[in-house]
Amino acid sequence: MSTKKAPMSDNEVKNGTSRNMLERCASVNEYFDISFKVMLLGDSAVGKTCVLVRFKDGAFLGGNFIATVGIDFRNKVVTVDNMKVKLQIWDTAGQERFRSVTHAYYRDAQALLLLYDITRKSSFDNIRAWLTEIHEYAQKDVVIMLLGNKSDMAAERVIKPEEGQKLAKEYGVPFMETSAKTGVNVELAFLAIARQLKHRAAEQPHEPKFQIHDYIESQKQKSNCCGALM
Ligand SMILES: Nc1nc2c(ncn2[C@@H]2O[C@H](COP(=O)(O)OP(=O)(O)OP(=O)(O)O)[C@@H](O)[C@H]2O)c(=O)[nH]1
Repeated sequence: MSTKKAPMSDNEVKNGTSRNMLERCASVNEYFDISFKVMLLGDSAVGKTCVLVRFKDGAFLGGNFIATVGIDFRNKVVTVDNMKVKLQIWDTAGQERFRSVTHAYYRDAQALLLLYDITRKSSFDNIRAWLTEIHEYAQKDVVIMLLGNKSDMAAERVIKPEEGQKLAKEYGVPFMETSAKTGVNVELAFLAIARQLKHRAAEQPHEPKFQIHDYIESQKQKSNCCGALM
């Protein structure tokens, strides 16, 4: 992906990033009814770019790790209840030195996918700091989802699913484990977010509120029973 580059100076980062964005804008004209901005956040190397590439292209970016420089985005249109929902997904750099660049984008995001790596404790421990940052810079009603990525790496696991679940419950956000490598739950995470945002935007007073936790559980059960999802 063109976002992954060798380290550059801050000026080069900004210039390079805006060039990428223009290229993406030019190539996107798929029809949609409604559009939302979603941001991927979390420590460097937790798998943000890989999760995005898995969702967008259905592929896994293996091989050598190259850190994201600054910020970039990809678009994907999904269908929710006969409505075309465009997700503009911002892939941020997890490295500390790019924080001031990414802070500027928080305010526009309607949803945030916050990732940690189930094989790296520090990335899980830092989730609280990420949530503090989110509360400082993001919109008050931003939809947040916690993702424990690299669930395929069972032998190297150091964070149990229950620990992720417990932390998510403490902050009142939905949680699931994903694998950009195998694709497990990646599509479900984005579809649940799309559905939540679409329901919120088109909510009728008489309609029951969309419950993202219930939706995720029902979709997981469907996939367990029929192998239909992912
Ligand atoms: N086994 C496995 N490896 C993964 C998975 N997701 C990402 N990786 C690997 O983890 C490394 C980091 O992935 P990236 O997607 O580049 O991480 P990132 O969070 O975007 O990193 P920054 O750009 O620095 O913020 C790469 O070597 C990936 O191949 C996964 O689900 N399973």
